Amino acid sequence: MVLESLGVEKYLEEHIESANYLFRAMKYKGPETTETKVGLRAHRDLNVVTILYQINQVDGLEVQTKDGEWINANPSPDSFTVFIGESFSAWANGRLHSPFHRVMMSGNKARYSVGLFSIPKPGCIIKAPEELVDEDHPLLFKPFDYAEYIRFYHTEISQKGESSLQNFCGF
Ligand SMILES: O=C(O)CCC(=O)C(=O)O
Ligand SMILES: [Fe+2]
Repeated sequence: MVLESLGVEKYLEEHIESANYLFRAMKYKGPETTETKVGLRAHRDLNVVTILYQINQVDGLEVQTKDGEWINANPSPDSFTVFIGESFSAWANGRLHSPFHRVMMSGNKARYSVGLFSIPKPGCIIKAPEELVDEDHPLLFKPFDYAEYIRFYHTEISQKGESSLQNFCGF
């Protein structure tokens, strides 16, 4: 659906074949204070797509809008939250937005969630297709190896400034 909306559905097979999947369950302990504490620090997902499901009714997921405002996701029990990761955003040459999000906790109940993360396979190079690059949309990132980006992300220098991906391979 997303590739179709970008007019590049011919890359669907390539996308499917280039992804591994990681399923993870997460628990965030209640801080046992009325004060709100960080459960998971603000970050952009580095992978391709993340699908989250909140198992219990303890909210806490927040998403940052492009204007910098934090809004509560508060997903209903019959919905999933989908995040575009930086890899997909870079592949789409910035046409898809990878938002900052975080988990903020208060009270004494634990929050449980599960996530399915699609991750580029080892050796996979992320490169925007030519259809998404033109005079009005110049290439934003040099083609990059996902595993190398992960290594860079965990260095101190990557965290300086607005975007680690920009620091790693931005023009
Ligand atoms: O547990 C959640 O709702 C968010 C998890 C998350 O953002 C992540 O694991 O990247
Ligand atoms: Fe995340």
